[in-house]
Amino acid sequence: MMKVTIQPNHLEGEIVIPPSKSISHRAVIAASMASGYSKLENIVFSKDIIATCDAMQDFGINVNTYPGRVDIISDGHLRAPIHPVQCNESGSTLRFLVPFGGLVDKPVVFSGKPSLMSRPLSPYFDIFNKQGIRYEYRAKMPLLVEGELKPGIYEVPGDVSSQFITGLMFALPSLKEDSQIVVTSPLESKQYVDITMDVLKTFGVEIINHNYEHFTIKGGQRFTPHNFRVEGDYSQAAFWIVAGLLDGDLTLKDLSAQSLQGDKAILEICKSMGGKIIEETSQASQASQATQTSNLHILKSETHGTVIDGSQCPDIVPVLAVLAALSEGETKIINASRLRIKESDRLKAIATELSKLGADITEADDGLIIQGKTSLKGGIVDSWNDHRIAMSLAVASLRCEGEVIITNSSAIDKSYPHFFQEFKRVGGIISEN
Ligand SMILES: O=C(O)C1=C[C@@H](OP(=O)(O)O)[C@@H](O)[C@H](O)C1
Ligand SMILES: C=C(OP(=O)(O)O)C(=O)O
Repeated sequence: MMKVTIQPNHLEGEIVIPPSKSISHRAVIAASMASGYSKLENIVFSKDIIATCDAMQDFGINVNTYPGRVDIISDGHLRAPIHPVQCNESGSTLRFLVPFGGLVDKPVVFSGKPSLMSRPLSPYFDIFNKQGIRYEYRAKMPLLVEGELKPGIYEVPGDVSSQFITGLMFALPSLKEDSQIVVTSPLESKQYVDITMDVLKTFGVEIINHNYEHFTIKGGQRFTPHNFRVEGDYSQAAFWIVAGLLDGDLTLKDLSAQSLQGDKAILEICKSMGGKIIEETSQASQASQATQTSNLHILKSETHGTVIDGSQCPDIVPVLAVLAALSEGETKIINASRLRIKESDRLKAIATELSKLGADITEADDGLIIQGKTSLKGGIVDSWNDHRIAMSLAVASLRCEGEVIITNSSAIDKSYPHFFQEFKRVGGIISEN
């Protein structure tokens, strides 16, 4: 596992934001379900996206990868994989594909790194128990699913992960009769469900949303192939936005101004903290649809503390904690308990590592309390093998007095393999060893 050493410095220049990982997973899966040829453009082959491409290949779909592009040729039918579907560390891959185990005629085994196979799956097990679907599972071990998914009412809690709802939304439209997903507690990460429905619509599948309390899914729907360009990722843009506010002058390109991504909230949160973000919107024709793209100019700013609700945008919380640690006054991050069930316990990880750098940050049950400082000391920190912790710590280094060494920094490969290259290109002083 690699480590990086970063010397504090000012960042300046242009960054083309990588494509949304969430939308890329969905586009690969939807195109795989469609009979015909789909061309997906603007794809970065992070480990998570590779896991989804390989998994669909295991389900018998012809997934051809080229630099920056995926071509999918499918007859719209899944076949039972002959060996375990390797989901690596990708929660999305595992949770989006488990219901497909109930669409094929043989048992399917899903495997992954122990850290993935210990993330919650119980909402699926409750469904399998009701539907008489056999499963075998022990924490950290592969999961076996055998049985037929039947149309009906699917009850799912709203506060474990929205990824269960997305997974069901991919599988249920192919069943013969109609189904309903009933959300049994207020839904968190709502906008991830919006982007699922949006991608499904693009690929010809309609789902009706009744106020995020239940969803109606007509059976017998067919996915239609589509050529699709993936828009920029606001969860990844968040690192550069905070970097720019701490010590930069950055221009970020390829973000959609009308994006449905929940992590677009980064803009309003940072502006409410006093961040100088200038949005320049222009019309662009992307593949078949005309969209508005934003260029964002991010300028070094004096920011102040606030209250941040993490329930709808969990992935940007770690980097917002970095901004808060370097903003005047107190910040409270609330409703963020699900950060504890991601690649690491992200509340504990970011609190522990930022404290090592000299931040004043304490963990609460469902959030963080942070007293801001003007600078941090620097030191040796660890990524907890979590990409968002590694990138957040790299951003924190910009306002440290001494160097920052991040161990297990190759965790970034999960979502943003060229993050450190980009960091260096805009002026970061990094050595890798
Ligand atoms: O559907 C998605 O693409 C995702 C949903 C979110 O998970 P939860 O719904 O578990 O919060 C998010 O944290 C994850 O990185 C990606
Ligand atoms: C939690 C994440 O992804 P996943 O759930 O797909 O592993 C993430 O990218 O931060």
